[in-house]
Amino acid sequence: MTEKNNQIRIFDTTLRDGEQSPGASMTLNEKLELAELLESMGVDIIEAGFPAASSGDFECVSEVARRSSSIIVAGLSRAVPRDVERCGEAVRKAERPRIHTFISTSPVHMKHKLKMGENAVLEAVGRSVAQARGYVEDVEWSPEDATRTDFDFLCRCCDLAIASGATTINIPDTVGYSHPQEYQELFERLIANVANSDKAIWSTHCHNDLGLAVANSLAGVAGGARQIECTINGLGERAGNAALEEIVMAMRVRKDAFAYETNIDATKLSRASKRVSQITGFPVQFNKAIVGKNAFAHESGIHQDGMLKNNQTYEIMNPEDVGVSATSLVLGKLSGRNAFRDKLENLGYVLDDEAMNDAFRRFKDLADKKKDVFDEDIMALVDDQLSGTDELISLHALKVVAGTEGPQIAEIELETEGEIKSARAEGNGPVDAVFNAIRAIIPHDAVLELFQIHAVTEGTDAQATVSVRLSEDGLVATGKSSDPDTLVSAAKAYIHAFNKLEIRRSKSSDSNI
Ligand SMILES: CC(=O)SCCNC(=O)CCNC(=O)[C@H](O)C(C)(C)COP(=O)(O)OP(=O)(O)OC[C@H]1O[C@@H](n2cnc3c(N)ncnc32)[C@H](O)[C@@H]1OP(=O)(O)O
Ligand SMILES: CC(C)C(=O)C(=O)O
Repeated sequence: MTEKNNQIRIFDTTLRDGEQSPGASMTLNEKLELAELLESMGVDIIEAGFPAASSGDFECVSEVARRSSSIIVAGLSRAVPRDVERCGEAVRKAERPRIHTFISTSPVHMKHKLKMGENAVLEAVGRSVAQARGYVEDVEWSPEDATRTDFDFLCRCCDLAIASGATTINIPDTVGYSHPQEYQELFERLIANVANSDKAIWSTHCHNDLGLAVANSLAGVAGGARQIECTINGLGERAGNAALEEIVMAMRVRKDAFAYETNIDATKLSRASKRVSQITGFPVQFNKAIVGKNAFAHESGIHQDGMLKNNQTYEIMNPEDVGVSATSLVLGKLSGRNAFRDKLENLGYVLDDEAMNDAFRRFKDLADKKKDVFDEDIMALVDDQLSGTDELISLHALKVVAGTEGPQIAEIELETEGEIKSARAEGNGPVDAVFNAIRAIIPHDAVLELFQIHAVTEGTDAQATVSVRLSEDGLVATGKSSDPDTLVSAAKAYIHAFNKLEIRRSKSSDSNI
């Protein structure tokens, strides 16, 4: 049954090997939800658990089996009669049940773990596979630690498994030790040397201890395998398993190199990744291929400029193909004018060249201070700029001493009519000190009627938008400013309100003449 065609069966083991990641255990309902998602995504076989491990795992495999329709539902079992029996009981409610049984074949595992010799292992292989065939037609057999197994012994085990009724032979790289060329050759040699090798589907199962799991899986396919065992997000024991999403997209994007087909609906990959991450509590690394937060994000100016001109400059697949809504051009200190202008246009701002340059300069200053610049930050920055008056007075420098030991002190420098004036003042709190210092430079009788702060976005480095209302002799003016430093924002908002008040005062005295 070594398939000549190019169809690859995707065997997802997120619920079994994925759950073996320390701390990744899932409840019955979570597993049922994921099983449904995986089936709707086009996974061919789902390994739902290890029924002999606990009554919870047994119930889970049985329930996934009971609810399944076209997907093959597998359970894993040791070459132990009671395990195989429990597995048979658990999967039998599936339309298409499979028992996956395994035993180690490498010298180190046989000697130290199983404490069994070759003959005893061979006997267990024949017995467990035959027992499994008594329950179901579809039996998969795995020689655990196959890639560190003596080749001739491995062939004898595979011969016997097929002769005993195994329909799939899986060759696990249990400790992620193999490399692509070696793994490919292992399949080629097994398929050439195992008796009746064409009666079984050959399968890969790769771990990622050297970061080679996906590359090895693809190499295994090149060597003749037609089933790949993998998990969403590469979840799994230790460094994990081969990541399903990477395998599927490698085959799709590089058809020239990997001319194989899967039944996977790739547009569901992003959703599956998010759900697995939420359920297990295992975050997906930002730069993870296909499903990482940054997989379709571009921050540097040259890349953003290229993306705006043609997305093929820096993307080899469309984000929509894997269910991500759109490429994101993340604005930060490395962004350029073209991306900034594009962002402003998307946010509904049309600025002339001068205003645009001014906004860009202010954006760069902000990006130097703030790690993530969100749309709200840019809107606050531009609104601040557009609402600005021709500043009579502007903030030149500010230093504040705050903390438990009062009084709080502010040292401020204001620029007024081209001249820098400075003052130092104490206050009942840092904001009070800042406002006192401003009043020391520009004495006035305006009353502070309102002082309000809110964070523009989340996070401790969020910009603070401060609103200040001043009133004097029946005239009222409100000033607003945003800055990652709350006290700088407060000073600017106060000065903004004061400037507006001055303009109003001069206008009202003009009208009185
Ligand atoms: C590479 C993999 O991913 S393998 C799958 C790993 N998954 C799991 O282990 C599932 C969760 N496991 C469990 O719940 C338990 O380990 C059980 C129920 C399977 C067994 O529990 P226990 O009977 O308490 O045994 P324990 O876990 O301590 O030791 C494992 C025993 O199984 C034996 N064993 C391991 N693999 C196999 C196998 N494939 N076939 C037969 N025996 C095996 C070991 O040699 C050891 O035998 P010993 O008790 O005679 O020394
Ligand atoms: C049981 C087998 C398939 C396994 O998980 C491994 O060897 O990693």
